[in-house]
Amino acid sequence: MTARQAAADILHRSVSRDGFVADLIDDQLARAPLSPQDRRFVTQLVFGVVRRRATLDALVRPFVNRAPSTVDDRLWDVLHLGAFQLAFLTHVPKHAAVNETVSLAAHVGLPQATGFVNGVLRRVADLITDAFTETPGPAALPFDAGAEPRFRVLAVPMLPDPVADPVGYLAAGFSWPKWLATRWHARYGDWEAARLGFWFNAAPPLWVRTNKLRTDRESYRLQLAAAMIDAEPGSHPQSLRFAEHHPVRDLPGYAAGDFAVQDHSSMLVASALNPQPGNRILDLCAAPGGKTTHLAELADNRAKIVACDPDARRLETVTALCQRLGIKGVETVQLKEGGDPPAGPFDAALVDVPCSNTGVLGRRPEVRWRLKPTEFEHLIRLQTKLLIQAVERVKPGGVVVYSTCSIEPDENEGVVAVVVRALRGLTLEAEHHSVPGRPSDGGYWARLRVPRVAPHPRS
Ligand SMILES: C[S@@+](CC[C@H](N)C(=O)[O-])C[C@H]1O[C@@H](n2cnc3c(N)ncnc32)[C@H](O)[C@@H]1O
Repeated sequence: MTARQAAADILHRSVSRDGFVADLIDDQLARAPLSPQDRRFVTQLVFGVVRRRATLDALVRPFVNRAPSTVDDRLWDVLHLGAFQLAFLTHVPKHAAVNETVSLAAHVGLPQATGFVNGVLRRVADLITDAFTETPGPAALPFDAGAEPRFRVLAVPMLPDPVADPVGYLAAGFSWPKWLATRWHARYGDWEAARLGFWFNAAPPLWVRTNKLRTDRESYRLQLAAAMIDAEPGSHPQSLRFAEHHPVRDLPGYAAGDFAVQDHSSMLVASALNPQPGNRILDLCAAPGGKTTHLAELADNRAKIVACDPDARRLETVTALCQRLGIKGVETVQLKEGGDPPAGPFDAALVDVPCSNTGVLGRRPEVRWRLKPTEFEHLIRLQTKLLIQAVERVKPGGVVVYSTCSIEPDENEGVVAVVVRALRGLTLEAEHHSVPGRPSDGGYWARLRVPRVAPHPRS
């Protein structure tokens, strides 16, 4: 199997499956014997096509001279794969991008479409020039952020005019659904929205949290340096940011539990809770355990943590992660549909709620297409309920940290404000917004103090 064939198969499966694209890639790569270079290429192709789908459509569709509904889904995947290589991968020569992709028509079971794919991709190839500009425009394709934003010059305009139709340009150029482009353009304006667009279309950096129980950041960094791997410390004292991507399991110290993969913004959350040895802590939305294990590390492995989640399979990952990192004192509890979380009382609680994931669109490329604006109402209701449940289970004077990986105010400070208004004496002690790209994913946390007298609803 070639890298392009593997990518076409993963794209096909991603349409019919609910899981994360990253998991589908892992699954496929575990079955296909590909070289490390080809594995990187598969990942680049799949993530790129899913992220840039709307942009690729803008380049391809004008050259498809049949009703779009008559084109098989697998052929759209092939056309997107070809257009992605032509427009966004400067290391793939144009002739290879066209010829190798054309041969995928047979792989997806449609050899009769070879001529059609060839015809469309040749037209797309003619559009793509080798020139770049720093100015957006209808013939300027957002390419990468680099030191300065770069736009690839197209031979003819294919995108909406960013002056006359800024939302249309953001949606087509940065590949967002129209509703999200409308929402973010209104909130952030042209330039900040474009900055987010570049950030969410690039491969996010790999961050790890060094495991305080096993090593310290400097020793682990030296271990990496000895293996010729470059990583820089971030502002969180356990954080390291890798200069390049690496298969995580091949990194030094993986089996020994020297680190956990965790984005920098996520590391801030358990630290905001400041767990102490001897604390009994409720982790209400715990799986896959990134923050549970961090809480345990920060409490010197001497906290009792009740890690709850309704998802049994993801809870197994909590247990496995605890084992690898040498974490003790974590009890996992599967929450039943409609059932109550453990009663407590707890010294502290973490509520890392299910959310829209709009702060992590780069890492979760499928989210931008799956998320619908109608889902916010349900999410916010669930987030509010979970935060109240957590507060009710914490002792007077205890602390609750609420967090999301969303950048939508109504899922963040909006939920917190509603709960603070509803529960007498509950106070907001501190909050933090992680801005995407500065330096990592987007997200939010708030630390709330439960009053010394147990809170009661206001009315
Ligand atoms: C953002 S993830 C948690 C990530 C985790 N804290 C970490 O750091 O690895 C949200 C979790 O909430 C869980 N969840 C969904 N519905 C829930 C509910 N009603 N009560 C508690 N957890 C829920 C999901 O299964 C998911 O694992």
